[in-house]
Amino acid sequence: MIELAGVTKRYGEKVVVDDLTFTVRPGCVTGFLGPNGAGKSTTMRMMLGLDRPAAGTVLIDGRPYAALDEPLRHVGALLDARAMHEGRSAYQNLRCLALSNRIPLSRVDEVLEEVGLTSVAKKRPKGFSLGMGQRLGIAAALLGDPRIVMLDEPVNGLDPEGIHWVRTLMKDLAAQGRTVFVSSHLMSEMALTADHLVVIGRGKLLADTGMQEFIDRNSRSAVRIRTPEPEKLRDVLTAEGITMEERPDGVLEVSGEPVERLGALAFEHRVPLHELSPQHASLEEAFIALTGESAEYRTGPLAAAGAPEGGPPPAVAADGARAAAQPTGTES
Ligand SMILES: Nc1ncnc2c1ncn2[C@@H]1O[C@H](COP(=O)(O)OP(=O)(O)OP(=O)(O)O)[C@@H](O)[C@H]1O
Repeated sequence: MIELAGVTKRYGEKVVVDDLTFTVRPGCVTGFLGPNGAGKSTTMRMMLGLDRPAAGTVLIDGRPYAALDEPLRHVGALLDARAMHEGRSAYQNLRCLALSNRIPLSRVDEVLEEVGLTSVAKKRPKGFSLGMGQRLGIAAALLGDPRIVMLDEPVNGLDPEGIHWVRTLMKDLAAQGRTVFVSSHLMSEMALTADHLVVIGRGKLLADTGMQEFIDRNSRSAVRIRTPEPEKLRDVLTAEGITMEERPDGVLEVSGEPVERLGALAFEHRVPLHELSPQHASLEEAFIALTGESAEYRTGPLAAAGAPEGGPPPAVAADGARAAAQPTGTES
């Protein structure tokens, strides 16, 4: 378990992590999200004792990182895959880590095998591709068989097989009861991997909540309806006080009404339907809605005008402005 209480970090005048309080629990994958410059890496560095908070505390299984004996046995982390010794082979890099943490050397071969680098174990990481470097960094994180695994952008540079492998690895580690804390900008990947989300913007906590709850809270739900008798259906729905949008292709879109009610009304009034489908918002859509206000580095109007994966931007932006005002969700 990782516990942060009131953690704050300043660089000069700038507050880059602002009074963060949250707990990362074992047994699930917790995704750590935030726009560029939100303070994710700084937070992870403070968790690992690499940066000192100006205020607040970070506890790893109840103790500060600095107080852990043989810390790699408690927490394994991938922060910067390039942080390997360039003059040593992959094997030697891991061997040094193992020796300094009294980890049996047999683990070096095991983790090299696990990440698929056995055949290049004698090569120096200098010649590695981005993805191979990531794999070596993950091997280092797993070396001490830690109860807590912390990965900053682990799928960066990995090929599809590698991405699938990391996803499966994180889920397996969580299923074994370990604490898995992972940051990524790849929303589709995060949606497939994480059970719980911690979202920050400009160093502040914006959400600490389950994945589905996060999406539900930060996006609008809509139902798409196609009928050969749109006017009749429009009259039926209007009489019930239900508003809808009509798309140029004749599709009706209704927000905020359960699909069951809409289906029942169509049935009751004998309106034939060719389609009645709930539209599920994506994590990306919900993320942009929540963090839009707090993104430090924003794109220009052209990119900002496009809604991800088909959702209309105005409604999402309105929800986001409301949601961004206060953290959503509670710790489970
Ligand atoms: N050593 C440092 N000195 C001064 N400012 C720093 C330092 N490290 C980070 N910062 C600043 O702190 C803020 C948070 O940076 P951080 O790298 O933690 O963000 P992040 O959420 O990990 O961003 P990204 O998603 O782009 O990796 C940024 O404004 C960054 O410029």
